[in-house]
Amino acid sequence: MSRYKSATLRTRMIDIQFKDLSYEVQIGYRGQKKQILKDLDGLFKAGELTAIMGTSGAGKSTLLNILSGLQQGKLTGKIDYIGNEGVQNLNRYKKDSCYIQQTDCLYDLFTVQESMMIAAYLKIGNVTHTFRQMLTDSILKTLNLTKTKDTRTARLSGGQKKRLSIALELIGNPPIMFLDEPTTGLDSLASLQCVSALQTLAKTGRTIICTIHQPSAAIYQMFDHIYLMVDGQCMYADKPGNTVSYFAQQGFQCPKYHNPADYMLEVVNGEYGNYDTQLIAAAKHYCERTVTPLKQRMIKEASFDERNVNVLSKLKPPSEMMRFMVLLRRCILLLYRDWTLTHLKVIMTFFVAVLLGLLFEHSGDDGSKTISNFGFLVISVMYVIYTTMIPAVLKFPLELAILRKERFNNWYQLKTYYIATLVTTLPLQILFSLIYSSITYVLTNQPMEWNRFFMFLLILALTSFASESVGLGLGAIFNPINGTFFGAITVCAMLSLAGYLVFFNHMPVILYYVSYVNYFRYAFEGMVQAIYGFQRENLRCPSNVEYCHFRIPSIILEELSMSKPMFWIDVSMLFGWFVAIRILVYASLKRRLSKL
Ligand SMILES: Nc1ncnc2c1ncn2[C@@H]1O[C@H](COP(=O)(O)OP(=O)(O)OP(=O)(O)O)[C@@H](O)[C@H]1O
Repeated sequence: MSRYKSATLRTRMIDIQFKDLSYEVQIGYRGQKKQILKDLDGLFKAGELTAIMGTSGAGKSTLLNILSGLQQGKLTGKIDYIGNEGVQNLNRYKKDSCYIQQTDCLYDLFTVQESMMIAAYLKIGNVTHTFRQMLTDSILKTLNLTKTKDTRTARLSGGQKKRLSIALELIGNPPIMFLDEPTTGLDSLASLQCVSALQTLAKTGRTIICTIHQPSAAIYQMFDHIYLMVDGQCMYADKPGNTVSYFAQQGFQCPKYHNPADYMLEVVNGEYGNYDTQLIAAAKHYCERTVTPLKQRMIKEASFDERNVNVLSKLKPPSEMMRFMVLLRRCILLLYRDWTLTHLKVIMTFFVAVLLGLLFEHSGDDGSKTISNFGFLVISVMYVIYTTMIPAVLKFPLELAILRKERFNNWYQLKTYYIATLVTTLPLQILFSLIYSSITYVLTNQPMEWNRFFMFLLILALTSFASESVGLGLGAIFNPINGTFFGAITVCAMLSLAGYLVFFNHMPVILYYVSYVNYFRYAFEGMVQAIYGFQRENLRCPSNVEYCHFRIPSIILEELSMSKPMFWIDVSMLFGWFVAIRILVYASLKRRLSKL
């Protein structure tokens, strides 16, 4: 343990140097170009805690996003990532860094310890469970989170959540950490604790860069390097302790007892006149810092136990298969703990099934109630479609921020996450379909034949798979409000072309052919064929009814234009829809994640 504890205190050292860095964006399609970063020079050193400061809209986040590789586009200039092995390329270096967003993207239903262990299993492959526990304990201790180990993340304070976000990324021992406004939303004590934790981590050789708004005087002095920006240009780059004397040299005397950070921002905000051009020119020399060779800095720490560097440098990421197993467990645990997703839905499905069963009593075997039985089949299909599509629309928008963070920080590949969610949700859909089918099928007196029951169940389950896929697709493309709106419109449009409300033989020819691309059609047709197809015997006609027009199954099928035995084609079409939509969802999710 003690050996490991010291190991966490050391990492590889990488400097980031950029020269003449410019970045522009195009506003709208064929719109004007806007230059956001203008010929920036700078050097962010390993072992230092750097703060990028500036007025709102100065380009702080843009610079952070570009250096981290999160934002790409029309970029000119040079960015070098200089390690002991020499200058590295962006792809190699991206694996060595992590990005901590302003909002804390955590799963509310896990405790701190569980979140840490899941991250440890997703990031490290070649160590034992005990080693992972020691590692997470050591990180939690460094970030002063040991007391919150058994607390669910939803109940953590803002500062604790921020430190947990940092702790999760520390598991991979990244030499470079980017943080977007880590103190936003925190009170002064929590901000101080957060920056103090970052200071500790920087001392171990990491390059830590964060954007920050108006820090207090105490926090300002905790940084090793301040990089001040105004309108995409650098206006000051030096130690915080030199701020007052630097601005005094430029003719701006900071009043006594005034926070130098506030004074600096007042100057750049033009409160003492507009001297931007003069200050930017004067700062040019400071922004281009000289590189101290890393080896010289390493010698200062040579007394450190070199064996321990080896412990962490030998940590390897796990295989995608192992990550898949971890994600699968995480998805199952989330489903189990999310009361509304599973427990409530099981109870609701049970009650709805009993209600519909009682409402449509005997409609399955009574020739005088065949029209009611169509109603039962339509409601069954609609129930499954709505209860799977709408929750699915909300799934990705809610998880997108977490997914984006974990993907960008190399926790796993998108396909691994995608397959794990698919494998977890399908059995659940089968379970809901089974509960619904077994209750309603018996209560509505559908034909008591096992093969018909399984065909009924198969169609319902496939309909729920396809509907969930459509819902996920809408969620991957739109925000939750637009997604549910488009979901409702899609259901209405598909419902009118499904052959229930307007029979196929009553449809205009063009719309009849359009209905072939509608999976509701196959769901309804499959249900009707399962109940009335396959040479079913005539239905009974009660003695108190004079004439039952729809007691002969062949007449029913003919009236609905479903005489041809289409059941297995319906099954194949539903399955095809499910597969095709799933592939499209994957592609849209990938595209969405590639954008900021
Ligand atoms: N894709 C884009 N299209 C158009 N303008 C953009 C785009 N990205 C950034 N900008 C503009 O570039 C400027 C810098 O944005 P950035 O988010 O980097 O500023 P910031 O310093 O982080 O601001 P804040 O402190 O308010 O978050 C802003 O004026 C912003 O509107």
